[in-house]
Amino acid sequence: MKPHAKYVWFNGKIVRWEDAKIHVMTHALHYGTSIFEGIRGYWNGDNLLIFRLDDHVERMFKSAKILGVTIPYTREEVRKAVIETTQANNFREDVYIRPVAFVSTETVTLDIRSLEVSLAVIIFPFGKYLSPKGIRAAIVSWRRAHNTMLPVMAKIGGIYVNSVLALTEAKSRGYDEALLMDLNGYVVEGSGENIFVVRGRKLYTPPVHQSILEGITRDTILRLSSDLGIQAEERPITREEIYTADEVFLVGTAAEVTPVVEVDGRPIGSGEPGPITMKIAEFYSNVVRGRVEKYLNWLTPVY
Ligand SMILES: CCC[C@H](NCc1c(COP(=O)(O)O)cnc(C)c1O)C(=O)O
Repeated sequence: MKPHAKYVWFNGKIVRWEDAKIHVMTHALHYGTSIFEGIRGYWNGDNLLIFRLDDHVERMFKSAKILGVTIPYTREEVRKAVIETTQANNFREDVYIRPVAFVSTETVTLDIRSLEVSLAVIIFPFGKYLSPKGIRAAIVSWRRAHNTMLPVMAKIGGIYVNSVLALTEAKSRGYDEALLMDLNGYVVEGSGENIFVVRGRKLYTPPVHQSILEGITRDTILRLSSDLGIQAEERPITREEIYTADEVFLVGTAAEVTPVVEVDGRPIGSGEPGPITMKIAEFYSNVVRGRVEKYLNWLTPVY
């Protein structure tokens, strides 16, 4: 497969893409015992701006704590690793950055207390993950894992089988994305995104305790909507509220702000991206490209 980039940061060294390899006995390969982040870097014509780097690093350490493993680097070292990987590859375009810490001991034991953890930082050019013109979503049969079964607030690799099954089902039914319900039938997330619903002039999004990933983009959107004078409430959302919403959109590092124009064959609102969604999407785009003074502290320039 063609390398996506020249260099990878791997356990403290910048190595060539083709040399960043692990053994088939690696624990995380068998049991999904990895934690990862998805971070975007935006090229604004002069510099590459990494969006909310510190928040992503912080969540990575929280995920490690929940899984019960220790990342053998400090937050500052992980932060620097992300920046160094980006500099080493010298990308001058939008990029996706994937730090992944994983239990690398070559063993089949399920007790990870004494096992070793490795860290890699991978980066590659990355444009739109979903169509900004709007997508069609299906509410799928796979439920979001309940947080009494798996710690879904942590970005643990193994948990993403839930998202893989959900998205693959949606795609096989001809849709672009999956919406997942929780055990009680509330719609809680996309396969890789948080969800927002517009009813009237108000925004609604599921609360953190409803088995969702506490998205950094979700947090950003709640702040930006407040700046725009749009009221937002965190509460459970029913399937019927999705169908009858004026607007629905998905948010995430990869998805950014993506309008959902149809769910289960039912047009959402006019069947076109809604005005509030587009206003928030435009504001978000300006923020991540360093055009909004108030949020420049969220951006880490690379060069
Ligand atoms: C395949 C996973 C991709 C990853 N998904 C991020 C993600 C989000 C949004 O979180 P944040 O706003 O912090 O990114 C919400 N919910 C899930 C299940 C996610 O995987 C991403 O980079 O967007």
